Amino acid sequence: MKRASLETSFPRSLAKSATSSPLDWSSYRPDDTAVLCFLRKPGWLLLIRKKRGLGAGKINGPGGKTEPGETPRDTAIRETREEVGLIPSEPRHQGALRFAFADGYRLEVHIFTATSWEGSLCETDEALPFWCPQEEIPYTEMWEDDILWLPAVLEGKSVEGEMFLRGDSLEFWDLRCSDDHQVG
Ligand SMILES: COc1nc(N)nc2c1ncn2[C@H]1C[C@H](O)[C@@H](COP(=O)(O)OP(=O)(O)OP(=O)(O)O)O1
Repeated sequence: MKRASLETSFPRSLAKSATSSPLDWSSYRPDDTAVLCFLRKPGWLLLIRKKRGLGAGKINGPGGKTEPGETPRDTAIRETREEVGLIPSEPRHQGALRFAFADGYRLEVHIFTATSWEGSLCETDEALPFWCPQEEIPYTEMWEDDILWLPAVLEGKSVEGEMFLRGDSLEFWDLRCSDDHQVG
């Protein structure tokens, strides 16, 4: 797999934080697995204002935690349907991010995108969806890490990385991206 620094795909980002890692990532085991699924049409991205769960109040992509017996792709399809009423066709896996929070919680998040879907867009108890111009993504209202990796995903790259957050503040990150993507 051809790997590149995120710097080459998104000059504003830093692929690694200046701080050293507070964790030994080789022993990382997630408490939960979750997904994000970004639906795309030319020049536009479907985002949500999340109403509940981890990151309530923030803008994000549709997503949520994997249930027993589900693959991450199954979860991407189910959560997108539950949150915004759309059923993505053939979501594309574009990597996974390993988050560790200062309170000890560890969450691995698989990233998907999709360019076709069925169903009707609707607001739900979980999310207020809206189509956002791709050039106007409201990063200041999103998780702090998103500006580091979402641009690479939107360029079609696959991302992998480790991130440590204290509350909402990103304290450590190490991100890699590649031109090809894994099927997951
Ligand atoms: C820390 O950085 C994060 N960035 C982004 N963009 N998204 C994140 C980050 N940390 C978590 N997430 C996402 C991943 C998932 O989509 C949700 C977490 O799942 P949630 O709590 O919404 O899970 P559900 O199964 O929907 O909810 P319940 O457990 O309440 O049923 O956050």
